[in-house]
Amino acid sequence: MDDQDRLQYVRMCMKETLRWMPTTILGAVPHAVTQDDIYNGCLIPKGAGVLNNVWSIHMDEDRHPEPRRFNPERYRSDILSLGDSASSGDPAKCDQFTFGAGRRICPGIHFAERSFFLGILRMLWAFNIEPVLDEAGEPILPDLDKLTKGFVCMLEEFPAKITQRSEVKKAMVM
Ligand code: HEM
Repeated sequence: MDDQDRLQYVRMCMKETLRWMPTTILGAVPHAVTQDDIYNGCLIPKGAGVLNNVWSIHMDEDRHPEPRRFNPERYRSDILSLGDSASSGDPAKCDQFTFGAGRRICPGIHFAERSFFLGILRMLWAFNIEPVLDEAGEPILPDLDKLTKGFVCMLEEFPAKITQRSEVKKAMVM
């Protein structure tokens, strides 16, 4: 983790992955309001259930132009940790909402960030990850809008070719 500040592109990929494919697509945990509330002129009555629609926030063209394009450059100048971004107090600037928001935000966010960052780093260090080619030699790419169903989702399974980057690394991994 000491190298984190020098690995900004990995941090950008991590944040863009969380934005582009928010596994907790509808906030994972439903909530209810404890008293009547008025939001944008609409009454939300006491007891009403509310969901954090993470997908629509992350796919909002105004926040993220061309939202279905995986583009880590969106986070080029973002050096905040996930936790710092979430607690910055300005939802318009918050990097992503995959861990929720507000008082009940996921308390595992710091642990998850470090694990995710290390996981990406180790995979990039050890493996080449490429598309599988079809009979005509064309890459078989996943359909970016084919997601698994449910409250927690991800891309449907797709083929990929994963090989060790070198014999030395192979010996260390195996
Ligand atoms: C990529 C990994 C993770 C994701 C995407 C994630 C996402 C979430 C989300 C969306 C919520 C609901 C937040 C809300 O109600 O607004 C939540 C709650 C929670 N998460 Fe995570 N989480 C992750 C990892 C972890 C880890 C590693 C831990 C513990 C070490 C953890 C512990 C919890 C707990 C205890 C809650 C309930 C908090 C409460 O209701 O006050 N999570 N998480």
